[in-house]
Amino acid sequence: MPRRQGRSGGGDADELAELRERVISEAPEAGSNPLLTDAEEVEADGKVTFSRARRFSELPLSRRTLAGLARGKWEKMTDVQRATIGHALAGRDVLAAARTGSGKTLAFLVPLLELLWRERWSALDRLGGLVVSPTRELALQIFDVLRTLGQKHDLSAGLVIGGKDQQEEAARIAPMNILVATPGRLLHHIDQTAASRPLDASEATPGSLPPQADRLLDLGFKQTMAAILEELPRKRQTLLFSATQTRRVADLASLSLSEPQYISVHAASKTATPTRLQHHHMLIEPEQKLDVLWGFVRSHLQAKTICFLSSLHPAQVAFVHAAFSALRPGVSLLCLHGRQKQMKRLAVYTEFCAKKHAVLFATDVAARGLDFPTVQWVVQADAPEDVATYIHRTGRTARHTASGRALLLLSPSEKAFVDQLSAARIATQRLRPNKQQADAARAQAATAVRERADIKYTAQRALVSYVRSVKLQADKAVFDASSLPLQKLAESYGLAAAPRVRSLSGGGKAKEAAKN
Ligand SMILES: Nc1ncnc2c1ncn2[C@@H]1O[C@H](COP(=O)(O)OP(=O)(O)OP(=O)(O)O)[C@@H](O)[C@H]1O
Repeated sequence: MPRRQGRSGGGDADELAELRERVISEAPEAGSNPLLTDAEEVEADGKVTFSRARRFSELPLSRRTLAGLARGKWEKMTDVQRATIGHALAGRDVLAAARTGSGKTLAFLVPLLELLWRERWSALDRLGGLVVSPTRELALQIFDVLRTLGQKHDLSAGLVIGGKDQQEEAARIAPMNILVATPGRLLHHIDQTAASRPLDASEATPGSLPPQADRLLDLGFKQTMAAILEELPRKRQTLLFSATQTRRVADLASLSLSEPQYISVHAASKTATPTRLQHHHMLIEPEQKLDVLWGFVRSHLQAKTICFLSSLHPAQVAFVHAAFSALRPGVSLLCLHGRQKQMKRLAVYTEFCAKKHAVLFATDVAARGLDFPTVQWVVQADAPEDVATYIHRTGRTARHTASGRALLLLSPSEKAFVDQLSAARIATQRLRPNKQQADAARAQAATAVRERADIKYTAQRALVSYVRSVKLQADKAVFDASSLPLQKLAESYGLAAAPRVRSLSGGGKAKEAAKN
């Protein structure tokens, strides 16, 4: 988006008048779900509404936004876009749940730009729209989509994601019309930089749009979100999107929305996840896990894979990455976790996006919202904490119209998790480890550790962090750390003896995981 240009000139006046007229006269009925509206019924009724629209070009959108959509090659709307954009254009608050990869980003960015355009917001005005994202990488990705979509608008936009000099950041964002921010950093600015006043509650803030709502309330963000919402003007429009419907989303909705339109795009569908996503699981003993994982990596050299490991501490990710790299698998291995410096995290994110074949070992910092192109496999080597996290992790594949596969490694005692998935409309097929692969992979990781003193220390920390993460799983009926075969596990990590695992006091999990 060009920075600092004047207000839209008189040439836009006719377009503005027409758009304002159409937005009022063609808005879908409040409370209606445009996906369920029969086009013929609407015509017989004599009322033309956006409910009929299948393409962006059929909506009352500015030429500038349409040009941005054409630039991004976005023509036909996805279901969540059809279901929500009409309501949002009509100025209503929206609470929407739709599967991963279904196009939620455009569903909130298009109405945001349109709202500012119809309000004749320009670079001379101050903050008009706010997008809150749980992670820096997702903020960056949203910012990129905003840049493409908004390139013809005379609005300025900035990222508030931390990792840079705060004063410099405050000065940079002060004149911005739209901010894409992570909650912690945003609140920091609100609290600390009164002079730059990035959020000025005395001015109207028409759009306020926190996506990925469930994650925002995880990991200790709840208080931060509440504090941010306090600072926003009461008169505002808020759109809340998530891929899962949880109690936490309902909490955030009640904090932030006013008379929202409830849209659940895939509630009636047989599957809670994208239809082209195939789910698999394997039941294996914990001490076999590294071998099975190594076997998987070696037999999928032509694939792009994300492998999720324990998120409590990055040690597990760092260890598997180091041990497998030492074994030279014949495919690029990358790792992503919250303890990396921001520049490093962004570099890994960009590198993985660009690769055709690679394996990314990651904690849950990569689980939500990130749109890595063409990921074929999501492997969950360490179990997710709940079904919602499972949905977000596997949602990194099979995005939009692509297909993808997911593999979950569980120990036999954790089998009940499969029943929880099935109760949540996720059917997973059991796979058995391939014997040939397993024989070839046997004890390879352990050998790497024994041969490399530097990896041994990481292996010890990884094992401790893995055991602690199982201990801290909230669902005690499924996850039982006391049944873990510590000595056998240690041997599979290349260690002679099991390291001592301190018993844990509760409560620190959310804080620790938030960093990782
Ligand atoms: N109308 C469209 N036409 C073509 N491609 C689209 C359209 N809408 C979205 N996409 C593409 O689909 C992919 C997924 O979109 P997006 O990242 O917005 O999904 P999401 O619903 O936010 O996913 P998650 O729940 O994982 O955050 C992106 O690559 C995006 O460019």
